[in-house]
Amino acid sequence: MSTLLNAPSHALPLESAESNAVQRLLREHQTLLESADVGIVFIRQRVVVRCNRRYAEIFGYLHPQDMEGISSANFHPTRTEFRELGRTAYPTLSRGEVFKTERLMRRKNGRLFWGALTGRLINPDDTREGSIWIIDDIDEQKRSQSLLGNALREKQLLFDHAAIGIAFFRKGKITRCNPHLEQMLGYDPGELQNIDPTSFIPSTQAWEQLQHKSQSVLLNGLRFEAEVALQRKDGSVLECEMRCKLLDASDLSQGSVWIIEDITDRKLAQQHLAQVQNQLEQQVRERTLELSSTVADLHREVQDQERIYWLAHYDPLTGLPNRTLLAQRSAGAIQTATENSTPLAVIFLDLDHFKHVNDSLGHKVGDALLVEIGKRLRSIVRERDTVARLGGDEFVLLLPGANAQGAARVAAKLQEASQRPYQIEHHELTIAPSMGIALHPQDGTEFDALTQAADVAMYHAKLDGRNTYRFFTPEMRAKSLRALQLENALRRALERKQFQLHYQPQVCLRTGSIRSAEALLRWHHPELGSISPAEFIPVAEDSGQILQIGEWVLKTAVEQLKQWNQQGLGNIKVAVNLSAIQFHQPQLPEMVSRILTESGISPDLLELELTEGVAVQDPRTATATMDRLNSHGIRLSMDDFGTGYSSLSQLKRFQIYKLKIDQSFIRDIDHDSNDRAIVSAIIRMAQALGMQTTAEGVETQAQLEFLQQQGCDEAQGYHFSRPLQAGDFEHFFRSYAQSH
Ligand SMILES: Nc1nc2c(ncn2[C@@H]2O[C@@H]3COP(=O)(O)O[C@H]4[C@@H](O)[C@H](n5cnc6c(=O)[nH]c(N)nc65)O[C@@H]4COP(=O)(O)O[C@H]3[C@H]2O)c(=O)[nH]1
Repeated sequence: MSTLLNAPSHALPLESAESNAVQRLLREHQTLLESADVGIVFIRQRVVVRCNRRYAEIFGYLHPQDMEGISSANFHPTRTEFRELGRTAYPTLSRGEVFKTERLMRRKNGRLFWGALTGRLINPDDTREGSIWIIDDIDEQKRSQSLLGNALREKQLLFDHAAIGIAFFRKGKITRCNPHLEQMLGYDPGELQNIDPTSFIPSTQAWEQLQHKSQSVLLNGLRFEAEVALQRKDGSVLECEMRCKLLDASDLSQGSVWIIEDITDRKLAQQHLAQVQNQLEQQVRERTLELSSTVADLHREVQDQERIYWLAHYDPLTGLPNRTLLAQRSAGAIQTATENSTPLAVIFLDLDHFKHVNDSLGHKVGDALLVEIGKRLRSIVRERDTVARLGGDEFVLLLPGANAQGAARVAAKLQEASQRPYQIEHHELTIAPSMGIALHPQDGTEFDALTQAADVAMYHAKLDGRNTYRFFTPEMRAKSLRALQLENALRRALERKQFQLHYQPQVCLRTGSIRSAEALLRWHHPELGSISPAEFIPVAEDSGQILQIGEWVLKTAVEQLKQWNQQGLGNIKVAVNLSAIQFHQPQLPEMVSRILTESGISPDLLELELTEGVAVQDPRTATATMDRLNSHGIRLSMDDFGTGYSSLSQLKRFQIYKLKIDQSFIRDIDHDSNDRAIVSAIIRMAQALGMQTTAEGVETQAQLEFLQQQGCDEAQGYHFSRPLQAGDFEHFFRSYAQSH
């Protein structure tokens, strides 16, 4: 090689066969050098004498010749390093040995690269002859090595410091594992090496199951994952998540890698979380239940409050506002009326004889009637008006904006509407209202004052014959006080024996004899004096005291009848006035019959006088009561006939034997042809129906004569006698009998 590098091929002499052989050898060597894949250089005195193509290429020269004469120091990073190489290499080279090194070299362009150097002195005994160096560019290899080294270091770092257990298995044993796995399972470093997995898998059965499950997955080249319980060296158990993969799916013998994570804490946290979640869900369920029951409670409470409010402000039967709500609305309406100087009226409405309905048909019918009346009242007034029920059969209408005229119109409408009968069950009922009207501000400026005024006016409407309305006047207040006084005084009148019966003779116009006497109640109060029945009877009726009083009248009259019978006062009969309230009392026929039986008086000596209104109100029930009274042999007459509205057809059905022509027709007979015509018609009608007639209030001879002419059967009045005390009547009867 030294020859070759020392003598270029083109300069060799070609003289002999020997020289030919040498030249061939040289060419072979030249070819060898040129085709060598490493760089070769001959250096003498630290200067390049000759190099091959690869050497030039490595250092970045185009031709090997370009390098000839260049100091070899140029091929090293620094002079220092160059010298240092010389110092290092010399001991080896001088011994005739090959020196090998790997070091950084410098290319022509200054770039450094790793080169593998192999050098040898041509003559170890004489360094001046130079040296031969072979250089290989291992820069790429060095870089790969460095990368590989880095990667291995990184992997090792990961392996050593991973917070997860990593183990390599081969042939059923751990071949390698990281410190974390050792710590996790409580083993000392290296202790797990070559250990059997059954040492940390709690049972052989669990290990077999794990193997069985993992096998097919692993053999398919897939990753096997499972949660397994592992046993630490001290026997405690860990919950682990295990991931496993074969290093080479096609070669089981390569073994597998296991990545094991201690998930005990995670599991506990999960369990805790699940527990908390369950508790939370339970709490949510309970809270939802609580809430829904609270909502239900609230709903109930709201309903209760609404109900309480409703009960406090509305009449439960009719659903109309009650006194409280009426008072509230009145206060508002009064304020508006005052501020705007607009009118306001209050109507107090009381149903005439409503008590009869309750007494005779029962409360159920009475209640149903009140409901219907409430509806009808409501339908008549305007939306902004209030119809309130105060209780019983009392209603109050608050009419904002209504003056006297308007209130009168409303009252008239109510009256008109009351003529339409109410159908309650199988009863056809007609009930009339008595109404009192009070106006703001003249009759009162507050709710109480206004309703009281309307109440007083209503009372007067009742006194004035019912089924009508009256406006309040200041004089009325005094009168109503009297009504209260009377009501109070009446309560004690019976027990204090303040009542008396007077008897007014009824004279037969055909014979001129006294046939009977009408018993008329008299009340003398020590302070109030004598009070007219026309005044106190309505009070007694309204307060319900009429029943007791009526029974006393009946008993007293029958007792008197008995005495007169015993005293031989002819076949005198007694007529007793019956209040509508008494008439509607279901026990009336039995009560009368009992009184008669107890006294031993024949029923045909007693006559009961009914008012026309009694029959008109509820003809069907009236007929039934009359029939029952008749079946007891008691005779009935119709008082004040002509003032009511009884029709001919009704009269026909009633078991009435006598009509008493009201004194209002008799009074003006002398000069009122209409009254004459009416009286005459009544007499004829009665005759046609087979009834007798008695004319009331006959005061003059002329009246008497007219009645006689018309064929009236009986007459009664001051013309014959005023009502008399029993003793006086006896006296009158005897003297009248003697003179006629
Ligand atoms: N101007 C005038 N009046 C005459 C004449 N003749 C009789 N009278 C009066 O006319 C009334 C007739 O009785 P009535 O129409 O049943 O009217 C009675 C009757 O409806 C009622 N009443 C009287 N007593 C009773 C009773 O015991 N029970 C009931 N429920 N009502 C009675 O009181 C009303 C008034 O009774 P009284 O004041 O006694 O008044 C009586 C009587 O005194 C006359 O010629 N001229």
